[in-house]
Amino acid sequence: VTVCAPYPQILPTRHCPDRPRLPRGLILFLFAPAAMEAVRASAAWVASRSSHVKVDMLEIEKAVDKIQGNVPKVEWDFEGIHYFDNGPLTVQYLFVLDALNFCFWPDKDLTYDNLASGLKLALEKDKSALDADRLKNYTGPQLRELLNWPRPLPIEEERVRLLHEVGLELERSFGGEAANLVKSAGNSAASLIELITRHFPGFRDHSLYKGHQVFLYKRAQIFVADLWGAFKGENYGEFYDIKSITIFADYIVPAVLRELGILKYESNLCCSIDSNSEIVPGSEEEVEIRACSVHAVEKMRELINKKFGKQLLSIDIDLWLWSVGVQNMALSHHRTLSIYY
Ligand SMILES: Nc1nc2c(c(CN[C@H]3C=C[C@H](O)[C@@H]3O)cn2[C@@H]2O[C@H](COP(=O)(O)O)[C@@H](O)[C@H]2O)c(=O)[nH]1
Repeated sequence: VTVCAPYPQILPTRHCPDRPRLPRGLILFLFAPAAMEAVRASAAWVASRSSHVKVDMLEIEKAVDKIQGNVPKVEWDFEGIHYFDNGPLTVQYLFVLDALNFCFWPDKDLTYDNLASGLKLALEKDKSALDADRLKNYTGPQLRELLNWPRPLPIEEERVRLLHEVGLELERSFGGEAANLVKSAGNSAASLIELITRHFPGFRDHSLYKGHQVFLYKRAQIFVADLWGAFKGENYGEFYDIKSITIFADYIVPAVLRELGILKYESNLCCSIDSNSEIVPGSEEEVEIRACSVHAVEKMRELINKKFGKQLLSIDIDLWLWSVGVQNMALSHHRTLSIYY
């Protein structure tokens, strides 16, 4: 395993002159798996204390038996909407895409597809549109224009702020290129998550639940999955520990799990969701919906792998469930104003 870290400031370590200093890359290599363990462990912690949402293990077994362990294979970019040129510009594109990959529902006509294809078209017109020095300076109206969207985007000021954060930090620590950020992780998905959440506060998707810190890291994880999917596990998409990634706790996958009967909501929560009422960010309900989704799919994956001798990844299950969800317009999902998903 290479533990090289060509870019400085990966971990702020205090230098103590009479103690040998570990190379930063090695520190990252040693501690990075903790980030992904934290997601699994905190999701399980919430699921074991959850009162508004329950994971129904019996329904998981039924679902697994029904498909006989064969999760339908969904190709990354099955929609044909993403930019791809097999090089560093694709990495820049995916990083910006996932920096903005949240909360589309407040505008009933806006979807993830608009963002992915809008950024793609912008890049095809102007290859420098996502350069770090440009990202640092976009205004709300310019971002709308870039995406060819006719009106203000949901939580637009936050989207602009996050773009600035990405531009500034890419420039400060990674020579302006997301490709250097990825190279610094030494082909480890867990190290990349660790790096992203250390350097870019907007990606620190976490909350407090009953006094306990819960980590879900949805957009950081989806960026890793997008690299892996787009580059087909090679080049910038090669990660020896891709199996450490969990699902991406968004607002579509929980709705599909509920429809399958795998997630059960208590009646007040059912009413709020079915009447499109907003769920408060950081509320027990919100954290439980997201954490129980992660935990339920972990259980599903474990069961499939054990019962059918497979090596299935959570990412495979995620893309299947998500693609089912976005094609089912009638599905009601929880609505939380959030920059994380
Ligand atoms: N769990 C999970 N959530 C995902 C994605 C993706 C897109 N992944 C790309 C990767 C390969 C494919 O080809 C996809 O194009 C977006 N989302 C989330 O959905 C929500 C948007 O929904 P709507 O408002 O209806 O567009 C929003 O929270 C968004 O963050 C995923 O894969 N998994």
